[in-house]
Amino acid sequence: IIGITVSKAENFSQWYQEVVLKAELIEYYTEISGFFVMRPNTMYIWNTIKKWFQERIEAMGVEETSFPLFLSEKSLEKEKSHVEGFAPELAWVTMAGDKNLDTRVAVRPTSEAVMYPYYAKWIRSHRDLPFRLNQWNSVVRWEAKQTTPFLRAREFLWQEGHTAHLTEELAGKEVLEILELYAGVYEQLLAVPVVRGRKTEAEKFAGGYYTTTVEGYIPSNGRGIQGATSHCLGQNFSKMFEIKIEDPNKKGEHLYVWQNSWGLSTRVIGVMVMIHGDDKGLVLPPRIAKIQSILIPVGLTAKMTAEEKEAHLKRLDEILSTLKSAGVRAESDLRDGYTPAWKFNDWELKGVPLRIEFGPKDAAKDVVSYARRDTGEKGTIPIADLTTAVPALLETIQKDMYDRADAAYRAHRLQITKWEDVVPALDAKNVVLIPHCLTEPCEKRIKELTVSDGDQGADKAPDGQKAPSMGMKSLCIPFEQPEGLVQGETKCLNPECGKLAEKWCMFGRSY
Ligand SMILES: O=C(C[C@H]1NCCC[C@H]1O)Cn1cnc2c(c1=O)CCCC2
Ligand SMILES: [Mg+2]
Repeated sequence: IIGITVSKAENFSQWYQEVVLKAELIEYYTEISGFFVMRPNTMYIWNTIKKWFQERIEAMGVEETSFPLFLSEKSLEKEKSHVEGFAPELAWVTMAGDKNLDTRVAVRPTSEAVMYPYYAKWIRSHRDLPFRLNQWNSVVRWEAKQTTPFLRAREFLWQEGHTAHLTEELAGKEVLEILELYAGVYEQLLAVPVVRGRKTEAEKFAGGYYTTTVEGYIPSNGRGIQGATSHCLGQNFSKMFEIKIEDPNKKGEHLYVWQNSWGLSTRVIGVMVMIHGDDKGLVLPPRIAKIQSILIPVGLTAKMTAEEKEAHLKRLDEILSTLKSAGVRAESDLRDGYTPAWKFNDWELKGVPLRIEFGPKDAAKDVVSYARRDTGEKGTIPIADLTTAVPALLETIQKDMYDRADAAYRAHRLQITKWEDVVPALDAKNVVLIPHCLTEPCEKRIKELTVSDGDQGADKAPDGQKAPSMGMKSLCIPFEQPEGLVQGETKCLNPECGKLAEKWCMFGRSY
């Protein structure tokens, strides 16, 4: 079978692996585990995201840079305060050729320690602010956990933005501007809804001041997933790396700059695959599909004369040109030796949003027949209307894909006010919004209290038993707070906590 051999509902993780392989997004790099080859179908999506994001950060005044791949043990020392938690994930180079290096160097897992010594050198005056650099590169984190394509890899592509500002307010404004661009990548390009919010102290980037995030939801297993993060670093790193300026308002005094850092990675592609894919394979949102519409000749039977067949294919080629001139990314599949049915399966597997069939019956009526990949809906379009109807249909598909995912997320984001309702909600593949005190020890306890073996979203172990699922983590404190929490009165939902609730906080089992 060239298709997917398991059902998404039955065996989600196996389904996912087959889709990314058979849709030719990924190849497993079998030489070293945890690494993957990203193929042209993936790079088209990544480059579409990159163009969209790059254009917008350039408009904000962000410039591009490219820093070295390696960082020294010395510069890592400066980040010691929070890096020890990450130390196990660092990959080191200790030799060149057959000679040991005098000191070992680490492959960047992120580039703060690489870049900030130079920020200290380049940023001297308030006239150098705001200072904004971004780089598109790959980083290495030697994950100990099970890796999976796009979602958790030992090397991934991302962009990392690193900026410096005169005040906390100016930094904070940019944090939210970037977060909104991240939401745009998900909602406008990938048709994936996200919740915008702030990470709790327990879940934020430990080296930062605060972290804002866009949080996704995977209906198949009810898991939350962190989509991208935009951090305000406060003055933590500028104090570590001595990035300071003459205080413009106080002669002779100096002022540590206020910094942000923000990152979005190829994980976004995995989220899109998991949310939109089905048992036939990948389902691509049209805006990021390399091929938006595939034209397939049908009904070319042996009864047709060579001339008739030639004339028919000529008309099909005209239809193709019409679509291309209307800005549609269209191709035709004229491969000999494959039946239309075989071709239909192949392009459905690869997620092409719109199939257009053209046979003698269609030609006789001056129409084409179409089939939507997302809903399977079929219909006909007069050839005369193609230049307007096909682009419009592709936009409808994009919007419908987003709307369906948004409805699923909203239906599984439950506001809970009774503790005993939490675990059943999680087991039914929901994320929850609960009144919470936002303290770290309480979060830790909640994670312990919400482990259960009734989780419908848990992967079935090989023996078919349900793996005992994890407890719930905080995902974010949504900027959009529901009603019903009375400051100074509403209690934290954790029955063992007893503190007052500060905010509604979204929790869920997560990646
Ligand atoms: O990378 C960041 C912060 C920041 N880095 C730049 C892009 C935005 C944001 O991700 C946090 N972080 C996560 N993971 C790791 C590190 C780390 O600093 C350092 C060691 C290896 C693992
Ligand atoms: Mg990590």
